[in-house]
Amino acid sequence: MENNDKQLDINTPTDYDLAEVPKHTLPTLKRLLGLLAAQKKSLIILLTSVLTGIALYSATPLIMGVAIDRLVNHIRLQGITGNVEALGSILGPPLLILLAAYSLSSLFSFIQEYTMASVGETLVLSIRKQMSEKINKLPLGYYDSKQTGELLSRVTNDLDRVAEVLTTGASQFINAVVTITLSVGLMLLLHPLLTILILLSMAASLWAASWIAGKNFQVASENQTVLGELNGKIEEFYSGNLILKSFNQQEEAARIVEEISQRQYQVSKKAQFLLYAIYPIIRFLTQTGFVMTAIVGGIFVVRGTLTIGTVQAFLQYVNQISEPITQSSYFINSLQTGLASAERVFEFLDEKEENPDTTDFEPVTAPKGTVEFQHVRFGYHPDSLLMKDISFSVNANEMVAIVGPTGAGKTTLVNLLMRFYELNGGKICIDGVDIHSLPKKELRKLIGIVLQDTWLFKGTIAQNIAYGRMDATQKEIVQAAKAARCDHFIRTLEHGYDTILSSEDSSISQGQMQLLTIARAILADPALMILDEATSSVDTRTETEIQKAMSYVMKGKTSFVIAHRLSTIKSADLILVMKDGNIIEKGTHDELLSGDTFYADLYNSQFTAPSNSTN
Ligand SMILES: Nc1ncnc2c1ncn2[C@@H]1O[C@H](COP(=O)(O)OP(=O)(O)OP(=O)(O)O)[C@@H](O)[C@H]1O
Repeated sequence: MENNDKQLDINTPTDYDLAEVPKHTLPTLKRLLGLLAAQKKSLIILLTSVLTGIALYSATPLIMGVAIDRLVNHIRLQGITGNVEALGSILGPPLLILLAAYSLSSLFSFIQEYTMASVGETLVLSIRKQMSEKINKLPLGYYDSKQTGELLSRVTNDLDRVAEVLTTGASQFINAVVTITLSVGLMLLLHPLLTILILLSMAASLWAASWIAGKNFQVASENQTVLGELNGKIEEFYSGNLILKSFNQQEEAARIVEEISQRQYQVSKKAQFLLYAIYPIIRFLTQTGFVMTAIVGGIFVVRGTLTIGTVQAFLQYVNQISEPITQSSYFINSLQTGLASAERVFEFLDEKEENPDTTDFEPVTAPKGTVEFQHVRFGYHPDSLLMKDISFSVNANEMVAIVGPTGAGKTTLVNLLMRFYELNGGKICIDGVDIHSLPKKELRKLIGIVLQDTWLFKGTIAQNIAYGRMDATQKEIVQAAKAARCDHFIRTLEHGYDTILSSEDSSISQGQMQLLTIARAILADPALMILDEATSSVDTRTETEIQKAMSYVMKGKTSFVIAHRLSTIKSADLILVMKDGNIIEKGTHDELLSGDTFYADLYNSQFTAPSNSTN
């Protein structure tokens, strides 16, 4: 199984290629907004609650200003009288209005937070759904060239960042923009000159924010890329832990993880600094604006061109917009982190998919199981063909053995029959039907597969056996297990068929796992079977059990056996001898042994050399 060779690639990691770091924020932002636009109803509620809530909040300094001016006028006309009742009639009405405005504004703010969280999470849910569907649509070749951890990093870390920016950041940002717009509008009405002073300090803040944001996008992209690399390596070392230990590579693995972690630490430190550096800068600029307003406002009051209430309202507005300016600057900055992640997510969603399945097809209702390879050409990379012209035919219920040295193309041949990869030429027919005219789901229903690399998912033994036929009854599951000769060992387990297994389970042996997958194939009962013989990693007794179970599963079916021990395939109806991607000989065991063949050499070598495998 060459596909797994990349699993233990213990090389010193190369520096990640900065050319891979995404650089286009605008199209990503547009695409994200396009996805958001699908939630029109929620967006309208959001916008209405933001506008109403902030309009009410922005009116509060004015109301306060009115209250103060009423008080100042009262004092000016009547002097300080100590009459508290009069104070109630002066300050009561504006303060009641103020209380109502604050309460309603808080209520709308509550609605806004709730709607924003729902909009953000709904969007993330829809992207996650698209990503999960995408995983099933990508050709196998995509996974050959990618590390699982790197992929996981996109589905988890990157998507989480997008969610974070959308749910917390966007809400604050919308708030900030509306608050600033309304407050500035009101300030302009109150005193244009003073407002211009404030606007100048705002412009300086925005300039500083966009400068830092530009830097941050690049660093955030680098950060996510290195994080993906780190996840990839950790996943690789974790899944290859056993081999790593047997080759004493722990120290080397630790060194590699340390090296990438160091790079991640450096980039992440820079990213974090840039993300938060915005706060002190913006705060300084807005506070300078506040002090300037106080000084200039004071001068106007002394000259009699402004009332104290208006200056108070003004200062309150400056205060009111200073936090939103800081927040929106921070948001613009953290948006870069979100966009860098969104771009990695979109990059994954845009990967080329498998050719779509045909919907117009003749279902194979009663499959007989004849198979024909006609001038098949195939290469994992189209410019270097592995198979140049493969042709053979198999009658129904025949057993075909595929033999040959390692890397000869045995696995590739069955991968093509399963349509895991697309051909570069020729065709493969089952019962005379070109498999490319069938949807993959239909095709794979016809074929059962038992590999050496058994795959069990987290679930009970019974569920694992029923994987190929979810509607199977317990009785059928037990029957299949009996036929696969694993019922006995299952019953010796404390929880029997209800024992929970997982893909990485080491509580049952490799041979037992393979017997379970044979039971799975027996239960599914397809017309064709592909079997990868057990290697010498299982003991002789288990191996005999596996052989017997495999013979059972092949009965009355066309079967392809990737054979490692030539002694087990003597009875095969057809033996295909492969070398360098091509079939160099074919025939029965006796036919092939009678001549001066490569097969004869292989066969004889197995009985003279200590190794008893074809590869
Ligand atoms: N996913 C892949 N991408 C690129 N090349 C591949 C891939 N899988 C296999 N190959 C190459 O194709 C050739 C045939 O590999 P294949 O796995 O079919 O051989 P095999 O006969 O099954 O070997 P083994 O007995 O060792 O499993 C090898 O040269 C291998 O390097």
